[in-house]
Amino acid sequence: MDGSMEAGVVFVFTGTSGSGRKTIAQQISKELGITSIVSYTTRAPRPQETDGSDYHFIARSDFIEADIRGEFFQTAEIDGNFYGLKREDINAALRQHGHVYVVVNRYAANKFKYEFRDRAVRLFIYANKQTIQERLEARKVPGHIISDYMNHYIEEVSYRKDCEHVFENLDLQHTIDQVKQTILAYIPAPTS
Ligand SMILES: Nc1nc2c(ncn2[C@@H]2O[C@H](COP(=O)(O)OP(=O)(O)O)[C@@H](O)[C@H]2O)c(=O)[nH]1
Ligand SMILES: Nc1ncnc2c1ncn2[C@@H]1O[C@H](COP(=O)(O)OP(=O)(O)O)[C@@H](O)[C@H]1O
Repeated sequence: MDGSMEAGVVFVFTGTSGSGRKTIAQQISKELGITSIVSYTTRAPRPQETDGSDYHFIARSDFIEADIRGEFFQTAEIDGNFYGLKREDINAALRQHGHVYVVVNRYAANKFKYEFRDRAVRLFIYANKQTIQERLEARKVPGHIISDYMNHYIEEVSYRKDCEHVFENLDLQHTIDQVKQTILAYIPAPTS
């Protein structure tokens, strides 16, 4: 993919699963008018998740066929499920909306950095392992999802040293304010 063809910035939210990446990204993007690029996945939708908004939920065979056709910018297999963002979705979103964001793990984050260079900004969000576990338990997140997140914690947290910006998400509003200030340094504030 030729990232230089489009002019916008890709804000890459990455970090430890369950740390609040999606919550923070959604809130800020609403305020600043930044569009998300939605990943495709073969994992089953969870309660509260919406097709086309949280993910494009597709069959394994469809994912593999799209991959063979070369449609994916990057793919990853996580806990037996495939995840990927489509090249054309990225290009179209940059063309139509300027700045965009994604919420992905370190493999896709690396790929964005490699392809987009200065126009990919990695925002690493984390919280300590016990805090994540307690928050998710308090929200009645199913135990198998919490276990999956905990199992990935060590490998995920080590990626923070590679990212442009790192935030520990203690107080949610405080983190949102900090991330927002960081993003605004890359883009002018919306006028409307
Ligand atoms: N490499 C890569 N990672 C992705 C993509 N889409 C989502 N992810 C990340 O892969 C992990 C998937 O784990 P899952 O439990 O399904 O995450 P959740 O949807 O954030 O609860 C999360 O860290 C996602 O942010 C993608 O297209 N590529
Ligand atoms: N600072 C915080 N304090 C308490 N709960 C939080 C905080 N940040 C996020 N959460 C909650 O933690 C859960 C996981 O957040 P989410 O954005 O889905 O994480 P991620 O996208 O990193 O997996 C959500 O229920 C969210 O409301």
